[in-house]
Amino acid sequence: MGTVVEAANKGANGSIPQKNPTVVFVLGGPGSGKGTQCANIVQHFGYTHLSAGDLLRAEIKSGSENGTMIQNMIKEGKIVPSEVTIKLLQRAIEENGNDKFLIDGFPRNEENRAAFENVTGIEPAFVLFFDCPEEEMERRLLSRNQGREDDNIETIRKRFKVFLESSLPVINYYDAKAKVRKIDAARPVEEVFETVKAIFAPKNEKAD
Ligand SMILES: Nc1ncnc2c1ncn2[C@@H]1O[C@H](COP(=O)(O)OP(=O)(O)OP(=O)(O)O)[C@@H](O)[C@H]1O
Ligand SMILES: Nc1ccn([C@@H]2O[C@H](COP(=O)(O)O)[C@@H](O)[C@H]2O)c(=O)n1
Ligand SMILES: [Mg+2]
Repeated sequence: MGTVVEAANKGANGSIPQKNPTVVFVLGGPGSGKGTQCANIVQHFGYTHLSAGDLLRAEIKSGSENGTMIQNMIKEGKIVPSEVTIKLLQRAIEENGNDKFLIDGFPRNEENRAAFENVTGIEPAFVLFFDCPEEEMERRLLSRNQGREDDNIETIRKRFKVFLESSLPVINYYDAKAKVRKIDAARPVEEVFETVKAIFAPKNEKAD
């Protein structure tokens, strides 16, 4: 039997997280500007940015036994099984000294959402939702030029479909819990960030 505090800190599967970090999920369609805005939030508010997509791409490069499976899923715009992505996120959180994280591009479907909650016991403080029309996201992705294997029109269309069918329901789930902060992401980067700032500021801003 553990103490009351230990019991309160236990995840649903009985694991005891090393710490109880503040987590903000950052969601939105492919190319809505999640990574761009996360970089700004890191600078201004001291969060650590964890992109699920970046962690999966790093796993491919590392030569992991899951590398080929992950690469094939990403090329098809499909969602990698939760256990793989959650392990990567958990490791990144545990290895980091910070206590506040932006988790970008996760949870991408109901399976991601429920598994993360069960395994880590972490509930997001809130969810940023970058809302952007498909035509604008398509324009941005086709001119991103970062050499991503999924930034081609065929895969982009598949990613849009997955977003509508699997990711939007997760946003609706959190909306029903009043946790979604919806942002018009079709505007220029600086204007979008003004809205983002108003959500995090003033009490969290780093003193210069
Ligand atoms: N508000 C904006 N206006 C115009 N271009 C933008 C805006 N925000 C981001 N971009 C550009 O659009 C492209 C996609 O942005 P970003 O990589 O931040 O999107 P993302 O949501 O992380 O996409 P993905 O889901 O594919 O990882 C980048 O080239 C970025 O410079
Ligand atoms: N929770 C996630 C996040 C991402 N993926 C896969 O990675 C691709 C790229 O993700 P970005 O956020 O960097 O756009 C995505 O299309 C998925 O194939 C995932 O499986 N699960
Ligand atoms: Mg991104």
